[in-house]
Amino acid sequence: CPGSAELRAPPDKIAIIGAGIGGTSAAYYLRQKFGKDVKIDLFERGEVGGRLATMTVRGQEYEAGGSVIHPLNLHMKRFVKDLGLSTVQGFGGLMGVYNGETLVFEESSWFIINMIKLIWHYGFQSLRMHMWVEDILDKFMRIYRYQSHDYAFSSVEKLLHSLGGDEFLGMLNRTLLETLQKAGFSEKFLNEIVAPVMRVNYGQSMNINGFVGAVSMSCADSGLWAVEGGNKLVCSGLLRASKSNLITGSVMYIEEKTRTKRIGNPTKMYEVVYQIGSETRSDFYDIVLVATPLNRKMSNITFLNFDPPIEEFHQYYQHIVTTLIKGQLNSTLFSSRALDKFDLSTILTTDNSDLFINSIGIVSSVTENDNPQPSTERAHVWKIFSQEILTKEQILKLFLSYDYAVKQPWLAYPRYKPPEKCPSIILHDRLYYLNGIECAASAMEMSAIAAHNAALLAYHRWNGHTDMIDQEDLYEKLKTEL
Ligand SMILES: Cc1cc2nc3c(=O)[nH]c(=O)nc-3n(C[C@H](O)[C@H](O)[C@H](O)COP(=O)(O)OP(=O)(O)OC[C@H]3O[C@@H](n4cnc5c(N)ncnc54)[C@H](O)[C@@H]3O)c2cc1C
Ligand SMILES: CC(C)=CCC/C(C)=C/CC/C(C)=C/CSC[C@H](N)C(=O)O
Repeated sequence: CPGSAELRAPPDKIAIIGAGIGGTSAAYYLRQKFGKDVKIDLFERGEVGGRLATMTVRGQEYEAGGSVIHPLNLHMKRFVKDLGLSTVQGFGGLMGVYNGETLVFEESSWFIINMIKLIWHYGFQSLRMHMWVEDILDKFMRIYRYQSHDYAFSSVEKLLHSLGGDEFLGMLNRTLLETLQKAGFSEKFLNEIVAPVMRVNYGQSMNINGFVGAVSMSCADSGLWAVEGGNKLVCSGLLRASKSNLITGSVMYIEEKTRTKRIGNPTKMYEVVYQIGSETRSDFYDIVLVATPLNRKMSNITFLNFDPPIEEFHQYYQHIVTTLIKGQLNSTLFSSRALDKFDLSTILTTDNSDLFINSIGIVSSVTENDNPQPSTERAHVWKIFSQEILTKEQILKLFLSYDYAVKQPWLAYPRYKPPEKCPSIILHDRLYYLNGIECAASAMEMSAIAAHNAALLAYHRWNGHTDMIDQEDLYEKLKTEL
């Protein structure tokens, strides 16, 4: 029976750096695996939630970072259920695509008319795209089976290979454009539908890798949802449920040192040095999980005196600005119709360097469970994604009038540039890195998957259960299990 070998005494203390969805779900899974006696410290220098954050404007909260969750994101679904949270749905509304001059595509509220329009413009390409994404999602879903049987992977590449074999690894190494051209998608469909979806989701072109491209295209599926009150509630809920200790401080260094515990021989431990205000403190841990992107701009953590030294991480993250504007849209910028005849609630844009926005769409507050519809009577709250902070002139081009404009800049997700070489998960003997998974695709569920994997990996390596790590042909092996 794999993984049922004798257990070593659990570690005394585990540190997790970063209390976003990655760090808090790692705390949750580590608690499940190592039990109640392990002390888990969770370091966070900003807000619990990280890139899951809301902006409060005039007493209403809106998602400013990670906002939508796919119906097949089973970890997120499970967290919401276990934590007793509620969900909101309705990211519907009509979508149009603007190329800087005109709307090249507009959805219709009638299903049948929409189908006819899609076929008229693009033949059966949109149906083929749906099937392409479904096939990838089907394989991707295998991870839940593997993780429920406690299997872990020592690298992102091995994890992806176990799901989709060489096809998934190939997608990491080729651009989405190459992948879809090879699959026979037309230039028109790619430019008018696929590129705009990449721009709204990842602020990048079709030169991102094929895997993140597929994840991004899955956002076109129906049934997207969010957490009522804000997605960040999952993070605070997991923190509480895992009974971890939150340390509000900024980690500066991690160093391996030999320590003699109260009983037993000298053992190797990790010293985590952190700053709270102007005070520097440190503590020792048996296991450390890093749950934040490792680069100077985002976390600035130094690894001291490791032999061999820990590699330097240089992944660039894409700068994106979220702007919330309450106002009356200047619909004539996009079409000849005045606002009372303009029924689009999301406008995506094609890859055109003259455009100063990636997308603009009506948003509801995190407590509203409705489908936003434009109306002339009251101004809506619009969420705009752009590469740069919008100037007043640009805002006045987009809006006839507005009440307020508030912005939140992000280093949002990796700047994808295939072929992708994903960072290691095992940085050192008992030191693990979660955010390397973002090189494949950045999404809440990806961080939760990386967290579950790292918790299982740390547990099996602690107990010497090598048979639970990097097993090949898992799909075939588990097929026969009930
Ligand atoms: C604008 C935007 C829109 C997005 N939309 C979606 C979406 O709709 N759906 C979706 O699934 N995903 C979306 N994403 C992606 C998703 O938000 C991220 O993939 C996910 O939240 C990453 O979580 P994480 O825990 O891995 O990292 P983070 O959330 O970045 O957490 C890392 C944490 O570590 C902390 N930290 C960093 N350095 C230190 C240090 N030295 N000491 C202590 N603490 C430190 C940070 O403060 C941070 O809180 C979006 C992201 C952005 C920015
Ligand atoms: C991991 C899998 C299989 C699916 C996740 C799909 C998903 C929800 C990806 C998120 C992509 C992303 C970074 C979107 C950012 S913008 C989201 C939204 N359009 C908004 O307006 O905020």
